[in-house]
Amino acid sequence: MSDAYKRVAGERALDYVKDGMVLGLGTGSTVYYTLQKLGRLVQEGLQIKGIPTSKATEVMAKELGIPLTNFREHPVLDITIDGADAVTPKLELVKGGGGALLREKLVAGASKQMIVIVDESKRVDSFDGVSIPVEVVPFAVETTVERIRALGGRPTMRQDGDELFVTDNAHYIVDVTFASVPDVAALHDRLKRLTGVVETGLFPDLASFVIVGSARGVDVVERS
Ligand SMILES: O=C(CO)[C@H](O)[C@H](O)COP(=O)(O)O
Repeated sequence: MSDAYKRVAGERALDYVKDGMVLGLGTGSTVYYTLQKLGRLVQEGLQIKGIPTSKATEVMAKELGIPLTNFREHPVLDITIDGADAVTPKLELVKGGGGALLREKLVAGASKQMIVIVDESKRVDSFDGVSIPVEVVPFAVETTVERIRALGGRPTMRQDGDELFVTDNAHYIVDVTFASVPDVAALHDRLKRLTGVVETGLFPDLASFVIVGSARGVDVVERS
């Protein structure tokens, strides 16, 4: 059922897309539906260019005939459309379930708008106990993990079968839960100050609005 909710949210985001736009193309199973529809719209004549947030999205976009560009040609994007793992009423996000958080944050941060597409299961009141992906350099990863633990987190190295998961940027992901997250931006800052941390999956202030798919159809949620 939640796939139907992902589809309705993922497709609705394209209502905001116009000819000539440069789009950030997110990563994940909700964005999948955006890309499928975007591919059809491009075949019908829509003129856009996309910057993918992961190798997986790049492959899919190419298969669908979606024209791609890069930051050198387009340092400012019009809209990024991307999913999320958790969304609070203040539109703070946890991202990185697919391991693409670093490129996702770079692309969203360079965009005039970030449209987030989720099914209703992603709505949470807070990030207390929510798994937060943190991208770390492999060198001295044991030390970085201990420093994350010293901040009060419960870290787990993300696996890919029997191996450690490796991101598109050749880093590892540590998934961390904190019993209490009273201040999302402050937690991001504390994690980011650790030398081995490249980026966190906390996006405190990048979402412009969120499209939520549910049995009711779609709700467009603004920051409250
Ligand atoms: O951040 C992400 C990938 O790094 C995804 O946007 C997030 O994990 C949501 O994915 P899905 O739409 O498959 O639930």
